Amino acid sequence: MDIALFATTQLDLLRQEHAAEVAEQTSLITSLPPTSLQRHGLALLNLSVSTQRTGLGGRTVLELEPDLALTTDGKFPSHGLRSGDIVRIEEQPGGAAKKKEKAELKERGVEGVVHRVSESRLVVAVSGGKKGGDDDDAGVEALVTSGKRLWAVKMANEVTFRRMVKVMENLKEIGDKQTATGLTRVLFGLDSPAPVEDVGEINWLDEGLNESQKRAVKFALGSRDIALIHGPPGTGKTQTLLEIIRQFTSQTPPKRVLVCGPSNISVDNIVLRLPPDLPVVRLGHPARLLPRVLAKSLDVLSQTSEAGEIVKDVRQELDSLMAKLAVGGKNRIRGKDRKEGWEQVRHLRGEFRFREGKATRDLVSSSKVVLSTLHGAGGFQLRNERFDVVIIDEGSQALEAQCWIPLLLGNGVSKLILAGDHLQLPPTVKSTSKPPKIAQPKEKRFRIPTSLEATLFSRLLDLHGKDIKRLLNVQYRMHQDIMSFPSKYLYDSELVAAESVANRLLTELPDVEENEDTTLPVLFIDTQGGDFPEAVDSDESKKPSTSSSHSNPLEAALTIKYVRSLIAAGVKDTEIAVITPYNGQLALLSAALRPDYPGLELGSVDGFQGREKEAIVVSLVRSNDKREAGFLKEGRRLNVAMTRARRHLCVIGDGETVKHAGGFLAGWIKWVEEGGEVRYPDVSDVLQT
Ligand SMILES: Nc1ncnc2c1ncn2[C@@H]1O[C@H](COP(=O)(O)OP(=O)(O)OP(=O)(O)O)[C@@H](O)[C@H]1O
Repeated sequence: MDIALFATTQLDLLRQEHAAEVAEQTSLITSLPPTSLQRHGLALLNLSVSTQRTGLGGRTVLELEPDLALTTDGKFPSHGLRSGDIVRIEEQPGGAAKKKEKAELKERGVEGVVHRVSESRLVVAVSGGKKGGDDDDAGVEALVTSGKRLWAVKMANEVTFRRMVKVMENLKEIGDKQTATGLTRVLFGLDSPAPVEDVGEINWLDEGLNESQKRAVKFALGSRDIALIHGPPGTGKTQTLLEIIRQFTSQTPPKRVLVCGPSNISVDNIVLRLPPDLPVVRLGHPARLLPRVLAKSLDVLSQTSEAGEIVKDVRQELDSLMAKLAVGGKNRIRGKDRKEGWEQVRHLRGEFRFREGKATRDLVSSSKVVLSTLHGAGGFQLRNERFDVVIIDEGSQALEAQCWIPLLLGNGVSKLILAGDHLQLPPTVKSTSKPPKIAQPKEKRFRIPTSLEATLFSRLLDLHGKDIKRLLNVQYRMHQDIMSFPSKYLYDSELVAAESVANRLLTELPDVEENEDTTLPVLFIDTQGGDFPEAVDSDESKKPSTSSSHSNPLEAALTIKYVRSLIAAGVKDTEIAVITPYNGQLALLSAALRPDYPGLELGSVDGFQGREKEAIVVSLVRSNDKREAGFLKEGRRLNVAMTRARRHLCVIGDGETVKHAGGFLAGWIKWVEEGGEVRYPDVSDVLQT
């Protein structure tokens, strides 16, 4: 495969994607008045700075509170800002502000990450001024002293994009100069994977691993360049990776491992499940980590460790100086003293960064296991670090460009272990531009991907074939009947349900009564016949990925009735999730069910990947004469929808229409009709309710 062409194509695609994301955000921010942005969850209005101090990583931390002149109870109105969001704090524009005025205000604001939100405080760690610290200081100073009302606006995440672009530019250079070596050559098919070493007997640290997991661990330990771990739903990919990490660290000498995932939660899940006494360092902004992993985060370790002590005194000095400078009114420091004060802040901050930088570098370089998100691996902390192995979890949910961020560290890592399932949904892509036209080689396996949905995991399978992967075949989630069709259709009938889950039913849960639903693992409620027709929203312009253009009110009524009956039978609302591929339907269902059942989860299929519940109710929505099934045709989406339930899966939809989606769904319906439970509802049942 032509590496330079691959990288250029990725750059093209990444720029299109970024443009689509920015356009979506900008169009909202420039077209809507501030109050609507707040309603859309994109902004928080009427803020004033209550304090500023030095926080983790030497960042200026701003605490904002509701503008006391505009609130009666001192609380924020409902809003959509969450910890970890990137925001810009700036002077709040008036409702009728023109584009130009808004742009000027933007220039004068500062960017940061939301560290904490409570009902009356928004805590933001300022970062990312274009020229670094000094820019931020000036920006913060201007905001604090302006006395104007401020607002916080949610931003698109630029850092991730910039890091992907940078790594693809590096890869392009490698391609142009033909300097690819080792793993990179294998990843582009210039070399075949080297034969796998026999690792012999293993002293298992987790005795409970099943045979397929043990095979995958041995394969990962013995491979010299790439090992793919194929984990269908609930088969313990993460469990297997935990053993691999522990095996590497207990070798003599221990291997140095970098563990990554596409999202913070995917990485935190691993940190939480590693033995607590295993020394690891978790990189990443503390505001974005789960509170329970903070003790392992670099920011916290660099303060609590010995090295942290040396940093502490500078920090205290910095804080007390900033507090003095923040004083307003008649005691305000003015003129020359103020200028000197800020100069000293800059000096102290430089000192702080230097000392803290050394402390963190020492911590990272002495650590055998480092964990971060894929894009987090592009931060300065790992710039000069070398690792023996990169392990990526949820690899089929990651953009390929993201995976290259850890892979090109140092002079390139020599071994990759990639876990994922290419038969579930790929990463979400927003751009709808046509794929770039490039001259492709004849042989299919060497073709350059022309969509960001093509993941490294599936590309490597196409390139090198099945020998580079090991399948995990025992699943610990679903009743065997729920598993049966997905296994047959997608996984060559190789999946087996673990004994502990194979026959579990809802009736075995505490307080659930036995009835015709709770004793069934799989049920299809077939609305065929045209009595439950879909409704079409007049706004047809919406893109399919955010489609709210389809709903089905009568099917929604049926779904609501079914959920109520499960709850009446004793199933807790927290143990049920309702999922549907269409946002229009989601809105109908949420409006009816949320008020009564706050614990019930309602969501899109895409948002439910990686999750599970005791009972899942799926509303398929499409029912029309034209037999159009829209994006129910995407087998991977259906696979995700049908494999979330532990004990009970109820699918509601028009069998006649959705059969025309072909593929997975048509097969599933045929399968349930042949041997499962199908019910045919009467529309009068729901019209009366
Ligand atoms: N060998 C095993 N014995 C018993 N339980 C196991 C085993 N392996 C995994 N599990 C359990 O199966 C569940 C799924 O495991 P894990 O979270 O590792 O899977 P995954 O493949 O990463 O999940 P997902 O399909 O959601 O991505 C967990 O509750 C885990 O404890």
